[in-house]
Amino acid sequence: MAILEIENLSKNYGSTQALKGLSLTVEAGSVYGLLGPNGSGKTTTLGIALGVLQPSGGTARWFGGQISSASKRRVGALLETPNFFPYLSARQNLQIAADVKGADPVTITEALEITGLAARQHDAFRGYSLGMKQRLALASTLLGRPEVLVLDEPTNGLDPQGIAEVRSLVLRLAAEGKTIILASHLLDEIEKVCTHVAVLQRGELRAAGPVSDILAVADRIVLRLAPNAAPAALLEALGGFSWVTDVRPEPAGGVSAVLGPGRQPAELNQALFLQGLVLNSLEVRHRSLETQFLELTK
Ligand SMILES: Nc1ncnc2c1ncn2[C@@H]1O[C@H](COP(=O)(O)OP(=O)(O)OP(=O)(O)O)[C@@H](O)[C@H]1O
Repeated sequence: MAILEIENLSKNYGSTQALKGLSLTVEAGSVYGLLGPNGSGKTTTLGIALGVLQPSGGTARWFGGQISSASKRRVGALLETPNFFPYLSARQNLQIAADVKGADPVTITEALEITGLAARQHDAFRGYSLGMKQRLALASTLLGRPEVLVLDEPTNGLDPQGIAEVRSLVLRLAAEGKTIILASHLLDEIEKVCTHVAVLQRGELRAAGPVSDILAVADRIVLRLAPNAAPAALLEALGGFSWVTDVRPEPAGGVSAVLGPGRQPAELNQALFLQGLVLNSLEVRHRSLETQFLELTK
């Protein structure tokens, strides 16, 4: 079932085209990442989807219908850090938020439990760590038990401990069956928590699909023969293996290639040895996700 369908969305701020015909679909049960550098249009997309911003063109449909007060109740959102009262406790702050939203007060206890704040619920907000503060912000999005959570850069400004807390909370919420839409400029974050990703650049979609497809990492194997051996024989042998692709000479000498799915460097080493080619070195060069991302957005 489609939770959110964005079709041909555009947004202009004066002469700035923040979105240029963006389309994407978020399916139920996914953790959908919007990945893109600063200014690529992530916040604008989420703002329009949440009905906070008006699009210049295109549509955003929730649960197969227009944005309505009923659809809004099914979506919990964290676009910017909420203002909590420093001298009030977590529970008191959530009580105020629940009143404003008209959310069932029993969901306050649930939100405190799942965010791991139950034990500290009566402590004043001002004494909380950064990670706890952000978990409380997430708890406030859970009031009223929404099916979907929309989170804009949920780990921004946190220390490593806080980042880890928030990421594991997102995973826990996803495991409970919530659909989560999360914007981030961090590839590593998307890779750690998302099932699907849309890569945005300057308001346009560069790629979209399951994280495992879009951010799949193919390692490159760099092979070097003994200094007196002829590289041509190595190139020829590699060209003969159907499971070895993208063979190319390396600038610093030797040859590199990519192995097919499930193939191991040891198999390549053995196959070459059987053809009388003895390697001086075999190095696995991990293609970083960062490189992959840069290639997608270059
Ligand atoms: N209120 C505004 N007025 C003018 N330009 C804006 C406004 N909001 C956003 N923009 C511009 O629209 C573009 C997209 O911004 P947006 O905030 O959606 O990107 P983003 O990917 O969320 O980036 P960031 O992570 O920096 O928030 C940028 O060029 C930005 O400068």
